[in-house]
Amino acid sequence: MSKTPAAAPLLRVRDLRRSYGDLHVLDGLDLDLASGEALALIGPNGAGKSTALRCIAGADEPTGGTVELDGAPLDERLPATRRDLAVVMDDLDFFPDLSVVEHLFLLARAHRVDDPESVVHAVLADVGLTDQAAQLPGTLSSGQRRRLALASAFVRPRRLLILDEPEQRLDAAGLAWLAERLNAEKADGLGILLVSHDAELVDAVADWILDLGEL
Ligand SMILES: Nc1ncnc2c1ncn2[C@@H]1O[C@H](COP(=O)(O)OP(=O)(O)OP(=O)(O)O)[C@@H](O)[C@H]1O
Repeated sequence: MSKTPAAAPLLRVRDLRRSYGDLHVLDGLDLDLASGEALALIGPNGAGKSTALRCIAGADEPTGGTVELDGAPLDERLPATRRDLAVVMDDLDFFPDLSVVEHLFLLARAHRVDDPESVVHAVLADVGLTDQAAQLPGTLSSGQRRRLALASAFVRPRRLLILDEPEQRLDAAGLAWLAERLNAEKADGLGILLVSHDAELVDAVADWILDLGEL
């Protein structure tokens, strides 16, 4: 279970294990991801892709193994981890009484972004939500909520982007935009760990592919 790029890794995962009772979902996963690269985890339903992302992102407790970000344990309680790691998972949780633009300002300010005004408006335009800026999350379409979740990652500082099926509910134009945006993130030096069932997105973005169905 391994893949190893030449450059020093931004993210290093060793012998990651996660069991639910007798079900061994992850049985010793190793991976390295360098800055400026994208690694896609693929595989059939139930292969353990989301479990791997949750364990790596600190949203689930692995049964064993280590996860390091820049050589230090990845731990959301540490300011360095929270500064560097942006995660977009399956569950889209928003404050029901904060508008789209208010969500993004909240995140940008909490992460002490320089010039939040221009960053937030640039991201709003990039994800195609400028016209929905004043709407509450409950009034957005499902694809627009997905765009808001992605905007929430793009509005904050980040060196590692972890994305679980970011293509969900995006239309054709949204999918093309997502591939372009993720490649731009790589060009900016980000590492991207991606779970996706969209072969075109994986082809367009991933430098490395790890098939959990084959492990
Ligand atoms: N909290 C849990 N309790 C028990 N079993 C779980 C739990 N979370 C996940 N599983 C099981 O672990 C296995 C892997 O689930 P996971 O969500 O990681 O798969 P996946 O590869 O992301 O699948 P999909 O392509 O359907 O999203 C499944 O068999 C699932 O039922």
